[in-house]
Amino acid sequence: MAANTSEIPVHKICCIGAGYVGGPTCSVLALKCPDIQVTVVDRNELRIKQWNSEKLPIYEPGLEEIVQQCRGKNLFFSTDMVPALKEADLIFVSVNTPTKTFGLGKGRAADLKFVESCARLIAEVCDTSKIIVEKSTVPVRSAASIINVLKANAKGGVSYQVLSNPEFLAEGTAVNDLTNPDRVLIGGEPSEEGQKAISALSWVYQHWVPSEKIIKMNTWSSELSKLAANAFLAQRISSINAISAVCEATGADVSEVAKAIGLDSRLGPKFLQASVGWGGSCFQKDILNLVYISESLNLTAVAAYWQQVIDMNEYQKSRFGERIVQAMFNTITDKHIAILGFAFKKNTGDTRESPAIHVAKHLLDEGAYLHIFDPKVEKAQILLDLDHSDEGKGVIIHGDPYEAAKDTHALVICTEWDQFITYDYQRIYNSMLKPAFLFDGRKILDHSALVKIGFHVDTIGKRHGQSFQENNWAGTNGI
Ligand SMILES: NC(=O)c1ccc[n+]([C@@H]2O[C@H](COP(=O)([O-])OP(=O)(O)OC[C@H]3O[C@@H](n4cnc5c(N)ncnc54)[C@H](O)[C@@H]3O)[C@@H](O)[C@H]2O)c1
Ligand SMILES: O=c1ccn([C@@H]2O[C@H](COP(=O)(O)OP(=O)(O)O[C@H]3O[C@H](CO)[C@@H](O)[C@H](O)[C@H]3O)[C@@H](O)[C@H]2O)c(=O)[nH]1
Repeated sequence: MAANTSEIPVHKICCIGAGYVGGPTCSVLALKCPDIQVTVVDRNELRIKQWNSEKLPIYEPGLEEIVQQCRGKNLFFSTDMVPALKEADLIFVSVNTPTKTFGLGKGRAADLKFVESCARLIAEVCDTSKIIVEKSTVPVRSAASIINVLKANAKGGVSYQVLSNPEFLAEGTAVNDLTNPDRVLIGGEPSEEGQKAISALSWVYQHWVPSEKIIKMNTWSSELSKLAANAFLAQRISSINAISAVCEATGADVSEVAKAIGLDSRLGPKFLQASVGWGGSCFQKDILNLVYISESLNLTAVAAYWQQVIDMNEYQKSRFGERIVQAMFNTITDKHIAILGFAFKKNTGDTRESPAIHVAKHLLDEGAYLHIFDPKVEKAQILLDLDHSDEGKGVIIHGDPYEAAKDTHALVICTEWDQFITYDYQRIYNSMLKPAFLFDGRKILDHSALVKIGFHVDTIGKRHGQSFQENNWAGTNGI
C-alpha cells in the first residue's frame, strides 16, 4: 500500500446510508483497511438494528462473514449520525436517489432530496473541514449543488471538498465486485485542494485496489460515466431481447445468435443473456435520469435514443406475459400458475423493479391464481409488491418449490436462481395438472429434457416443437 501523500490524514470514515451500497461497500472497506474506523449511519432504525444482528437486512453472498469479522472492531452501524459525522475525515453519501414521483421532472428526473438533506446536516453539525464523497448515483453536475449547499451553510473556518466516486457493484456479486473492481473512478476539482482530496480517497482504495485501476478525472465526467455505464449495460440486454422477438417470429434461436455475436472480440459475450426483461433499482432510474438530462439540454434525439432502451424492456416483459396466456389456449382465468423466482436476479433478495412483479400482475389481471416461491425474498415483500394486503386473494407464497408447483397448470421461471436448474422436474411434472406448461423466462433449463418428460415448453427467443417447415418463413419474405 502506498503512503498517504495527500497531507489529509484519514483515520475515520462515516457513510450515510446503510443500504445495498453503503452496507457492503463499508464492510469491504473495513475489511481491507484495518487502520481506518468505518461507521455506517442511517436514520432507519430497523435497518441499523438488522445490521447489528445475526440476520443482515440484505442478502449478499460472502457479506455475512465480512460483517462478522469486522463489526465491533473497525466497523460500526449506528443511528447516531451527529458524532459519527463530526469525527469523520471522509464522509460517504450513499443514500437513495429515486426517480421523482411528483413535481418538475416527475417520473424521470432523479430526486436529490435525500442527498441535499445530508449536505444540510453535514454543514450544520461539522466543526472541522471534510471531504464529501458522492457515492450515490446522481445527475451530472450534482456535486455543484452539493458544494453550494455546504458552502452556504458551513460553520466559520470549515471548508469542504466534494468528490464523485460512483459505485459499480452489481447485487448478488457485490463482495467480489468491491474486492476486485474493474475500476474505481474519482472525480474532483482541478484546484490544489481538490487534488489533495482525490489523493486522500485514492489512498484509501490503494489499500487493496491496484493504482492503475484508480482513475482520476473531472467531476462531471465521473458523474456522467456512471449513468452512461448503466445505460450501455441495459442497452445490450434490450438489444438481445429485441433480437429474441425476431427469433420467436422466424425460428432462429437467440442463444445461438448471442453466442455468434459474443464471439466477436469487439463485442464480447457478457450481458447478452436474453430474458423476461431487466430489472433492479438502477437501470430504469438511471436511464430515465439520462433521458431527462438530455431533454433538459434540448438534446431530444439523444433522449429518444435512450428512452427506447426502456421501451424495449417494457415490451419484453409484456410480451412474455401475453405469450403465457396465448399458449394456455388464450385464457388463464381460474388456472393455477406457479412462479419460481421473484427477485430481480439471482443471489439477491431484492425485488426492486423485478420483472417478476410485472409478469405476476399480468397473470393476476387475467384471473389466474398464483403460487410463488423464491429462495430469498420474504413473503411480506412479495405481497407488498403485488399490492396484496394478505395471502389468499389469488396469491399464495410457498416455502418449497415442489409445494408451489403441485396441482398447477403452469410453471413460470422469472429469476435465474442456480438451484432451479437442479430440481427434479419429473417429480414436478407428475404433481401438475395436464397439459403441464413450463415458461422459462431466463433460459436456464434443459428444454429438450423437459419436452421428453412431457412438458409444453415455451421460452424466450426460441420456438419449440415445430418442424423446419413451420419455422421456414420463406412464404412471408418472398424468397
Ligand atoms: N443497489 C445497487 O446495486 C447500487 C449500485 C450502485 C449504485 N447505487 C446507487 O447508490 C445509491 C444508494 O442505493 P441503495 O440501493 O444502497 O439504496 P437503499 O435504499 O438500499 O439505501 C439507502 C439508505 O439511505 C438511507 N437514507 C436516506 N436518506 C437519509 C438521510 N438523510 N439520513 C440518513 N439515512 C438516509 C435510507 O434510510 C436507506 O437505508 C443510489 O443512488 C443508487 O442509485 C446502487
Ligand atoms: O445478460 C443479462 C444480464 C443481466 N440481465 C438482467 O439485468 C438486470 C440487472 O442485472 P445486473 O446489472 O447484473 O445487476 P444490478 O445489481 O442491477 O447492477 C447494475 O446496476 C448497478 C447499480 O447502478 C451497477 O452498479 C452495476 O454495475 C450494474 O450492473 C437483472 O434483472 C438481470 O437479470 C439480463 O436479463 N441479461
